[in-house]
Parts: sequence; C-alpha cells; structure tokens
Amino acid sequence: MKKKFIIGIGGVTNGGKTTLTQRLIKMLPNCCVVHQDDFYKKPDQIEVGEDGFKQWDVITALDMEAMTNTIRGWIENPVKFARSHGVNLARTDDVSEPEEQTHILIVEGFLLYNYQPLLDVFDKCYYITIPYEECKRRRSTRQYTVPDPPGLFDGHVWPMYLKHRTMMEASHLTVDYLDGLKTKEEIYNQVYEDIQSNFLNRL
Ligand SMILES: Nc1ncnc2c1ncn2[C@@H]1O[C@H](COP(=O)(O)OP(=O)(O)O)[C@@H](O)[C@H]1O
Ligand SMILES: NC(=O)c1ccc[n+]([C@@H]2O[C@H](COP(=O)(O)O)[C@@H](O)[C@H]2O)c1
Repeated sequence: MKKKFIIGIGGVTNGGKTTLTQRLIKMLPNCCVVHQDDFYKKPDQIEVGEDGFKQWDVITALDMEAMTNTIRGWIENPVKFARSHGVNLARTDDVSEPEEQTHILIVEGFLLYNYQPLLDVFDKCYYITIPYEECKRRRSTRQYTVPDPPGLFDGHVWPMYLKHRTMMEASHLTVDYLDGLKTKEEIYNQVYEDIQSNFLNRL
C-alpha cells in the first residue's frame, strides 16, 4: 500500500494558500511542506516586460529546478527530509517505525500546476479561487519583500493569473477547486476531512 502522498495547494495570490497550509501541517501526522515562494529568483534576475513591470508572476521568475529537486529529496527519503526540516515524526512506541508510517508532503504555491515536470507528482491538487475585487483588496494590504509598484495588480498579477489558470485547465489535470471566500475554518475542515478520507482512513 502506498504510504507517501503529495498534496498540492495552488491557486490565486492571496487566496488563502499559506493560511490553509499552516493549519494542515499542524494537524496532519508526519507532514512536511514546500513553499513555492521560497524558490523566487533574486530581484535583479527578474525580467522586465514591455509593460515596464518586473515579471514576478511567471514561471521563469522561480527556480523550478531547485524546487523539483527539493520535492524529489522528500520522495527519496521523507524521514530524513522531516528530520532535517525539524518536523516531528509520530511516536514510534505504539505504532510502526518512521520508515513504515504514512508521510505527507504539502506543496503550496500560486503557479504549482504550470510546470510540466511536476504535474505527475501530485496525488491531489487543490486550487483556491477568489474573485477579482476580493483579491485586489487582500493584495493591497500585503507586504512582500519587494513592494508592488502602482498598477502591478491590474497590469500584471491578475492577467497572469487568468492566463495560467486557463493553461492549467487545458492540461486535463484533475483539480479540486476551493472557494476562498468561505471562512478559514470551513476551508480547513473541508480539506482536512477530504485528506483524512482519501489518504489516512484507507490505510
Ligand atoms: N478564508 C479566508 N477568509 C478571509 N481572509 C482570508 C482567508 N484566508 C486567508 N485570508 C487572508 O488573506 C490574506 C492572504 O492569505 P494567505 O494565506 O497569505 O494567502 P496566499 O498564501 O494564497 O497568498 C491574509 O491576510 C489572510 O489572513
Ligand atoms: N516572495 C517574493 O519575493 C515576491 C516578490 C515580489 C512579488 N511577489 C508576489 O508573490 C505572489 C505569489 O505569492 P502569493 O501566492 O503568496 O501571493 C505573486 O503574485 C508575486 O507578484 C513575491
């Protein structure tokens, strides 16, 4: 029986991916996380488009090879990965050895399903959506390491989101959509129960 599961939490910027991920990793056993944002290239390596904006919301702004290698490291040895990332493993006195237990990796990011080499690693693909107005409102209060210049949301962020979502939908990947307008609690409960019934109760 398979005992390693990779769960993607993708979706629009400010949809609530990180919020959901933080709650899940607290509650799921033997659960590690990879954040796509950690693989951003340095600001001076980000291309400037014809529109004058730095192109932050495209796949080439991220070191996807490094991210793929990190995920492959977890696949090869989730116990070693967990230990080296300070993740507590389930106690071994009343269950099996760590190597025999179920391990979960959550991969979180806004462009998860637009990089071909990673598409087949996911056992489950969630995708959080929120409408334009709510996204723009949440984004306006968000502090990134590099602040958004005026006009970036309408000129780059939102159009790139629509473009990448259309590309994902054309890829025939099976995606479970999550309504990011629901409360944090509702979204968490929905996903937690889904993971429990799909991956944990079946073992
Ligand atoms: N379900 C929700 N309802 C209302 N606000 C939310 C919800 N989930 C997240 N937020 C808020 O939206 C902002 C972005 O959340 P975050 O989890 O960082 O999104 P992402 O990782 O998708 O960019 C934060 O201020 C967070 O508190
Ligand atoms: N983490 C960074 O270094 C950085 C810098 C500039 C913009 N961003 C923004 O981060 C967004 C993606 O992250 P979220 O899905 O967490 O919002 C993109 O829309 C991008 O414009 C991130």
